[in-house]
Amino acid sequence: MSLIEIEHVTRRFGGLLAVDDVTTRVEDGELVGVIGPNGAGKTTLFNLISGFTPLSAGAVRFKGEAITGLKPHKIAARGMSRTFQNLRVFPNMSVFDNVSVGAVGAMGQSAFGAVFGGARRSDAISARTWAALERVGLTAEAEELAANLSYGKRKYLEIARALAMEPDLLILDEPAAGLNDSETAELARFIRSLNAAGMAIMLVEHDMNLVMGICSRVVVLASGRKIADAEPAAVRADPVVLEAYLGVED
Ligand SMILES: Nc1ncnc2c1ncn2[C@@H]1O[C@H](COP(=O)(O)OP(=O)(O)OP(=O)(O)O)[C@@H](O)[C@H]1O
Repeated sequence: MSLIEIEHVTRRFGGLLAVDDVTTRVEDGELVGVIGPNGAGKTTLFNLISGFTPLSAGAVRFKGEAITGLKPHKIAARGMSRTFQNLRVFPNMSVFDNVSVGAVGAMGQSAFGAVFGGARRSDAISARTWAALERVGLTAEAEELAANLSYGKRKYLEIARALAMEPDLLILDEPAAGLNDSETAELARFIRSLNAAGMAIMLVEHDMNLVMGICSRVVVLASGRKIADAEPAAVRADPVVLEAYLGVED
C-alpha cells in the first residue's frame, strides 16, 4: 500500500480540464517533485489531494483509506499538511500563535483557541508548536509579530505551521518562490533533512535545479495531463518533457 494513491484524478473548470486523468502514487518516505509549465495544473492537483477543491472525477486514497470528498481539516487531521503558493500568514499574530494553529488543527480542536488566547493552549499544542519552531529555527522569534519577519522567515513560518501537524505527508507549493540562490540552497538542505528524518514530501516548484537536485522522482504535468513520472535523470532526458517546456512561453 502506498502512502497516497492518486487515481484518475480530474478537475474541470467550465470547459477547461485543469487536471486530466492523473494517476500517481507517493510511497512512505519518498520525496516527489511535481513540475510543469505555467497553468499545467500543479496547484490544482495539490488542491484536489488536500481537499481544497472538489474532484470532477477520480479518487484519492491516503494510508489505504478513501479521502475523496473530505474537508481539508479532516484530511489534515489524518496526517497530510500543506503550504500555499501565496503565503497565508496572519501578520498581526505572533509567530508562536501562527504555528499553533497547525498544532490545534492536527489535534481536532477549534482554531479559536489558538487564535484568541494563551489560556486555551494545551501543553500538547504548546509542545508541538515549539518542536515545529525549533525545526525551522524560529524559536528566538516566537513572540514576534509575524509581520515583522523577513519574507524568507515567513516562508519557514508557514512550513512550521504545516510541521506542527506532525504530518506523514507534507505538501509544499512553490516554497522557493521569491527566494534568492543562497536561500534556495538552504531551503533545499532543509527539505532534504525533513525527508531524511522520514517524512514523505510532495513538492511543486518552478526551480528546476531544486527539484532535480533533491527529489527521487519527478512527476511532470502539461495541460493537466501527466506526461512523465520517473527519476530526475530520465525526466531531464525525456523528449516529451522538453517539447512541453519548449512549446509553452514561460
Ligand atoms: N478556480 C479556478 N477557476 C477556473 N480556472 C482555474 C481555477 N484554478 C485554476 N484554474 C485554471 O486551471 C489551469 C491550471 O492552473 P494551476 O494553477 O493548477 O496551474 P499550475 O501548474 O499550478 O500553474 P503555475 O505554475 O502558474 O502556478 C489554469 O489554466 C488555470 O487558469
